[in-house]
Amino acid sequence: MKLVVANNVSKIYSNGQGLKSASFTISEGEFVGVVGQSGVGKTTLMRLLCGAIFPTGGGLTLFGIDMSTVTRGELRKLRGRIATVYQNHNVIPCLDVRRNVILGRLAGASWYETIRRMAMPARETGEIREILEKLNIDDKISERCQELSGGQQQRVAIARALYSQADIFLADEPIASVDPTTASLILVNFQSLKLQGKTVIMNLHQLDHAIKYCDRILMLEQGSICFDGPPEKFVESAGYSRLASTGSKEGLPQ
Ligand SMILES: Nc1ncnc2c1ncn2[C@@H]1O[C@H](COP(=O)(O)OP(=O)(O)OP(=O)(O)O)[C@@H](O)[C@H]1O
Repeated sequence: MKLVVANNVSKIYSNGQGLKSASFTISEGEFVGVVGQSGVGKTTLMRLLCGAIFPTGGGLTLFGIDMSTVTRGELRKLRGRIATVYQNHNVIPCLDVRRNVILGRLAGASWYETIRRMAMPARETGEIREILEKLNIDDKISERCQELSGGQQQRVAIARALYSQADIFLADEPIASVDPTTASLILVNFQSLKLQGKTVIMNLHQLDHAIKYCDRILMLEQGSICFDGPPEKFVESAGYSRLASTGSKEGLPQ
């Protein structure tokens, strides 16, 4: 089933920058890595795909819903099916790790349900601890997020996404502030989502990780897609050579 259909979709900000034109489809169970130099429109694409912003041109359909005519109710349901990990983590500093993770299942929930779940987090501890163990951060379960490092907060944001029951997982540079071992741990966890039939779309600066973990690469250049295909074809492409020569080659075997 096609979950995302983009047809010359664009998002141009008032300063004339943004995403100029992208056409692609993404189906269930794909692990797509989005690569490209800084400022080419990767975050803009992620924000379009989670319904945080809307196209200024072209067509975008998410779960069969046309984003140019989406209603408020449809948008709320849609957001419950999409989990997002942003670059700036977006955890709630004054809440402990466990409650931040619970928020992953509260997209679109009523106030009553949110307060009830926040007041009784103990019921969900077992499942949450399992996820935190996979990310090697279970010892922080009762700590407030404001007491954690940037990399630890990033893992909490990832745990929150993993705890959700979403169908699409969007991650904007999820390994930006962690060490190489933790980066691999995080990417293996996203890979296991794919094995459960979930769809993962991830912005990555490190090409070596994109090639190793993703099964499809989308490369953006000057606001448009210049490559769409499997990693083995990507490494032979002109786009890869251009990007690798600008420094995103980090960690690639010599
Ligand atoms: N809210 C905004 N208002 C105006 N321009 C914006 C806005 N957000 C992004 N842009 C511009 O749109 C272009 C694409 O930005 P975007 O953040 O999508 O790039 P990116 O590929 O994610 O970059 P990076 O890899 O550095 O995160 C850039 O030129 C940026 O300056």
